[in-house]
Amino acid sequence: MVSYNNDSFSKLQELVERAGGCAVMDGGLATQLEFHGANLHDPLWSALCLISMPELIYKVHWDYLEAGAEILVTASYQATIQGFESKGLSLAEGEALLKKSVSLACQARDSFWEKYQTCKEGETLNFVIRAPALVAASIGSYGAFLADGSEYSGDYGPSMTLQKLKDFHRRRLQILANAGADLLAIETIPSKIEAKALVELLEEEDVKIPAWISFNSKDGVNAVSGDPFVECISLVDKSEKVVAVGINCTPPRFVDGLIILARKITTKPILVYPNSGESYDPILKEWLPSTGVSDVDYVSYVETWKATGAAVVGGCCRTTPCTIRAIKTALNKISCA
Ligand SMILES: C[S+](C)CC[C@H](N)C(=O)O
Ligand SMILES: N[C@@H](CCS)C(=O)O
Ligand SMILES: [Zn+2]
Repeated sequence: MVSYNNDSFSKLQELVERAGGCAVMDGGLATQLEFHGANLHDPLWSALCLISMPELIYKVHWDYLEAGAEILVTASYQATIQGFESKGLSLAEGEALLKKSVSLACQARDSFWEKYQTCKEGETLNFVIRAPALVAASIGSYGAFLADGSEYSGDYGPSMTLQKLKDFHRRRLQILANAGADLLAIETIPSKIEAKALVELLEEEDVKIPAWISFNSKDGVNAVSGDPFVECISLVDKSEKVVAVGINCTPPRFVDGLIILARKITTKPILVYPNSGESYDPILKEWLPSTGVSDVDYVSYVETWKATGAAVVGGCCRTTPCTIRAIKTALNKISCA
């Protein structure tokens, strides 16, 4: 594995600087797994592939690297020890699968760097790679584990407490923080209470790699739970362990307003990786057609997102390597203009 001598926060900053102020991350991992034939109609959703088809996860990471992604998010979004246990796997097996999610992304990143580091622009890829991509270990919300779509409401019932959320998240966070990733991608977080649980855990567990925390919204003002977005950002901004904040799995039309709100609160880098704007049906485990935006429309937002203050742009659910390729091209055009 490639070893690095600078810390991950500098690596994120350097990545953004090298990219001219706005770097590119990957797109929907689960979406591309499905494109390659994976069936994710299961409570483990994309994490099922860690058990049944890990080589497909490697392939999807590779697809996104070829599309221009400079940050890869691992397949651990819905991978939890509790979820693996409900499939009959042991604690040790569950922990090994979490580590595997990171090693698959690291292996793809390292092989890609080895293959293309000396490649000139236009030779094979239409961009130059100046450094290996970063690997961000995904930590999805409690709602992702519930597999009922409640990451889009944050409604975990009246008996949910801060302590229960911390108990739920603790072990996976420990494992992923020590698995060789550059960053933790704490993503699709619906509420303040869940963000607070995770921020407290980062401190209590003395996590040594930096984290980003990313919220989702369905109205452009609040996180999906109804907690004001600015309060969510303000909460995570105070943590030194949180080196960037994000907006993800949110319809593109809300993103520029959310960047403006975040910018008023934080000087940390802002990542934006919206979904296609479609709605998810958690019973069918499918996306409802025809409410999303095309890649062309999605990319028309990129210039505004960069101008408004996004340091990293990518995609979440229902975005593909085509989306990421188009974002990369759009950002190159802006910096050459
Ligand atoms: C981000 S959602 C599309 C992930 C899948 C959801 N947690 C489910 O299991 O239905
Ligand atoms: N990171 C996950 C989705 C989060 S909503 C994925 O790309 O499949
Ligand atoms: Zn998503």
